Amino acid sequence: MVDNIFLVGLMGAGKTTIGRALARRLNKTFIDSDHEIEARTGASIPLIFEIEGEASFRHREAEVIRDLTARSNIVLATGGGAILKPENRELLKARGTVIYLRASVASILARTAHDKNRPLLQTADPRARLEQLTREREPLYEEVAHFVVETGRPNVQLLVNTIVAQLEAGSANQPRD
Ligand SMILES: Nc1ncnc2c1ncn2[C@@H]1O[C@H](COP(=O)(O)OP(=O)(O)O)[C@@H](O)[C@H]1O
Ligand SMILES: O=C(O)C1=C[C@@H](OP(=O)(O)O)[C@@H](O)[C@H](O)C1
Ligand SMILES: [Mg+2]
Repeated sequence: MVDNIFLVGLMGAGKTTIGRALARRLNKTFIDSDHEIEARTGASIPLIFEIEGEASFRHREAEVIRDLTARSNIVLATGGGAILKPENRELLKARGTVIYLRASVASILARTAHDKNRPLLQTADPRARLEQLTREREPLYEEVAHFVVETGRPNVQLLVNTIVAQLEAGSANQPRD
């Protein structure tokens, strides 16, 4: 069985929710990169965006990704934009199994409608923003991912079962040394 598992995908795809349940199932430590940034700075994600701007947040995020990917036996829920920096993509690919959690714009909108914690969606037209983010990021999620799981289904435990089955199938295909 693989060691580290890294979850990538758009805001609202379920990285944090599924990551926590997956870690419990696999007896791994769950870490969320946004929570780690908040713990290190003592500030919330919206406040960091407001005071320092997105570029500074991305810098903090890259530091956290570098540190956390060096750990072992973790399930890491990354922030949706963690794949934007090439150095993050290299670390994620090299240091664990990367799973792209994919959800439709419609289901993401429904899940995040009343949520004020995602600064990039606090716009007049969140649907247009999500469509733009999908166009920009989809190729990057696909580039880093070892496999893709659709998270449209609402049952988190079923999604965890699907992921565990994929991980087992993947490790069965690894050449033995
Ligand atoms: N499979 C799912 N079906 C329905 N709602 C979900 C699912 N996974 C997560 N959610 C809900 O969607 C919202 C965003 O989920 P979250 O895990 O924070 O996503 P991410 O970390 O990818 O941004 C939360 O309110 C969560 O309860
Ligand atoms: O997509 C993004 O650029 C972001 C996603 C958020 O994390 P989630 O994907 O967990 O919502 C958080 O890192 C920040 O608001 C920026
Ligand atoms: Mg999250």
